[in-house]
Amino acid sequence: MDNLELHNILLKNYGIKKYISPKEMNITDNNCEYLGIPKMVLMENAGKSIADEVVNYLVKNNKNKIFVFCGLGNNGGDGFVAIRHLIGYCDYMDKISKSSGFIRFPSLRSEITVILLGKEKEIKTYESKENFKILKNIGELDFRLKIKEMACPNEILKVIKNIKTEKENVIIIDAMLGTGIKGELREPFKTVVNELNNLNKSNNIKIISVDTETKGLNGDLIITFHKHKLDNELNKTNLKKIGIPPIAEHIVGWGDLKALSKINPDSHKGDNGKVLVVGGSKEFFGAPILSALASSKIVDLVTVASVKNTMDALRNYPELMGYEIEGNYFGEEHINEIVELSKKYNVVILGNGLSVNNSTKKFVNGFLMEMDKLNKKVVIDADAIKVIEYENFIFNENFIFTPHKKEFEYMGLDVNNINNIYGIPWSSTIVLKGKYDLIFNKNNIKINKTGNAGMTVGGTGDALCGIIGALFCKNDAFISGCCGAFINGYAGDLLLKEKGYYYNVIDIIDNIPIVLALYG
Ligand SMILES: NC(=O)C1=CN([C@@H]2O[C@H](COP(=O)(O)OP(=O)(O)OC[C@H]3O[C@@H](n4cnc5c(N)ncnc54)[C@H](O)[C@@H]3O)[C@@H](O)[C@H]2O)[C@@H](O)CC1
Ligand SMILES: [K+]
Repeated sequence: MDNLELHNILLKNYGIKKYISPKEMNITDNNCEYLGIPKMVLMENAGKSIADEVVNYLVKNNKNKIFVFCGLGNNGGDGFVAIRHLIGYCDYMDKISKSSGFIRFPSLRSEITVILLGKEKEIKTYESKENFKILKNIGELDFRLKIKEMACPNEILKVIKNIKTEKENVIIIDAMLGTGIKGELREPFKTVVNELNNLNKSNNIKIISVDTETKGLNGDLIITFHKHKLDNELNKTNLKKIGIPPIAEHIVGWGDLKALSKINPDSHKGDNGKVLVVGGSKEFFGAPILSALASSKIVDLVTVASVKNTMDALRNYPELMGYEIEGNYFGEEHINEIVELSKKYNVVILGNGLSVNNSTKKFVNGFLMEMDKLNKKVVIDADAIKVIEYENFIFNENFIFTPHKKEFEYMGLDVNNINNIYGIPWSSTIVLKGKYDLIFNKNNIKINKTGNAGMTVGGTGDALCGIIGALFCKNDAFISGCCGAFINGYAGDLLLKEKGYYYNVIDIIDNIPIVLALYG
C-alpha cells in the first residue's frame, strides 16, 4: 500500500470534522490557492451566497434597506462582492414588480449604503481592493449605491444615529471582521459593535454577519463559509459551501508555512530556538551533522552531541557547536549527561547515524523515558526508531517520529492493517516519508506532495528531521511535521528545475531559506 492509499483510508477512518478553527480555516484558504483555486473565486462564491441569503431574508422579514459595515480584510471583501450581487437583485426585483404588477420581493428602491471602516488605501488584500474598486465604479453612476469611507468613530456614530431614524425596514450586514481577527477589538470597530448591539434591540433592524460575528456583536444570523467556525452559535448560523474541496483541509501547502510562528525582529540570541542533535557513531558520523546544518538555517543555536569521529568532522562547520561523548557509541552510561545537556535546548533530534546495537538500544529507551518525564520535545528518526521497545513505550504529544516505510514497520504499526493505526491511544505525530509524505496523529492527517526522485540521494532524511526539529522549537508538532516535509521537498523541487536530478543534500539544505523566504 502506498502513502496515498493509506491517506485515503485514514481519512475515511478519521471522519469529517464538523468544526474548523480560524487558524485551520486560514491555512485551508491559502492551500486552496496552492491547489490552483484563486482567492478571488472563493470570495466571489462567498459574496454571492451572502447576497442570495440576504434576499431570502428580505422577503421573509419584509426588509428593504441595507447598510453594510466593511472591514479592511477579506471579510470586508466578501461584503463588497455581496453588495455587487445585491445590486443585481435590485434590478431584478424592480423589473418583476413593474412588468408583472406582481410584487414577489419587496422592492429595493432605496439605496444600499456601504460604510468602509477606514480608507480605501488601507484595504489589506488584493482581492478586497479590486472588489472595492468595482463598487466605486458602480456607485459613481448608480443612485442605489452609496459608499462612505470612514475611520473616525464620531463620523460613524452619526451614520448609526441616522439608521435609528430610518422609516424603512433595515438590514445591517456585518462584514467587519472574520477569521482574521487577532486580540481584542480595536477602534473604530469597538464603537461600531457597541452601537449596533444597541440598535439591534429595535425591532426594525436585523443584523446578518458574514462568516463570523465580529467579536462582541450579537446579531440575528451568521452566514458562514465552508464549515462551522468554533465560536459561531449553531442555532443562528447558516452554512454555505463556496467551492473549497475537502482535500484542501488535508494537503500541506504554503498555507501551512504562512501559519508558522514568525521571527520577531526584536528578538535576542536564542529566542528563535535551540536544537540539540543527539546521534552519530564510529561508522556513521556524518548524519547528525546534516541534521544540525538543516536546523541551523532556521534556529539560533545548534549543538551536536556525538562521538569523536563526528567531532573531528564538525571542525569544518564553525556554525555548529559540539559536545563530545566518551566511546564509539551512545550507551546507558551517557543518559544522565545528555538529559542534563538537553535541558538547555527547546528540541532534541535523536537517532541519525546512531547505529543499531545493544548499547544504543539501552541509551535510546532510557533517554526517551527521561524526555517523557521532562515533557521535552523530541524528533525521533532513523536508528532510534529501530531500537525502541514499543511494548512499553509512551507515545506522548511532544514526540515526532520521522520513519520511512521500513522504519514504520518497526513501530509495530502495520500499514496494511489500518485498524492497527486508527484508534491507538497515542498523541505522537508521525511523518511517514514516501513519494507522498503522510503526516498524522490521533487528531489530524495531511499529505505532502513536494519532493522528487532526485531526493533519493543520501542524507535527505537527516535534513528533513533537522528542519522539523527547528520548526518544533516554536510551533506545535503537527504543523512542524507538515511544514518540514513541505520545505524539504520544495527545496528539492527548486533544484530539479534548476539542475535536473543532479544535486545533493547540501544543495537542499542551502535552499531551505529560499523556500521560507518565498512562503514563510
Ligand atoms: N477562509 C476562506 O476560505 C475564505 C475566507 N473569506 C473571508 O475572509 C475572511 C478572513 O479574511 P482575513 O484573513 O483578511 O481577515 P479578516 O477580514 O477577518 O480581518 C483581518 C483584518 O482585520 C484587522 N484586525 C485584526 N484583528 C483586529 C482587531 N482585534 N481589531 C480590529 N481590527 C483587526 C487586520 O488588520 C486585518 O486588516 C473570512 O472570515 C471570510 O469572510 C472569503 O473571502 C472566501 C474564502
Ligand atoms: K463578520
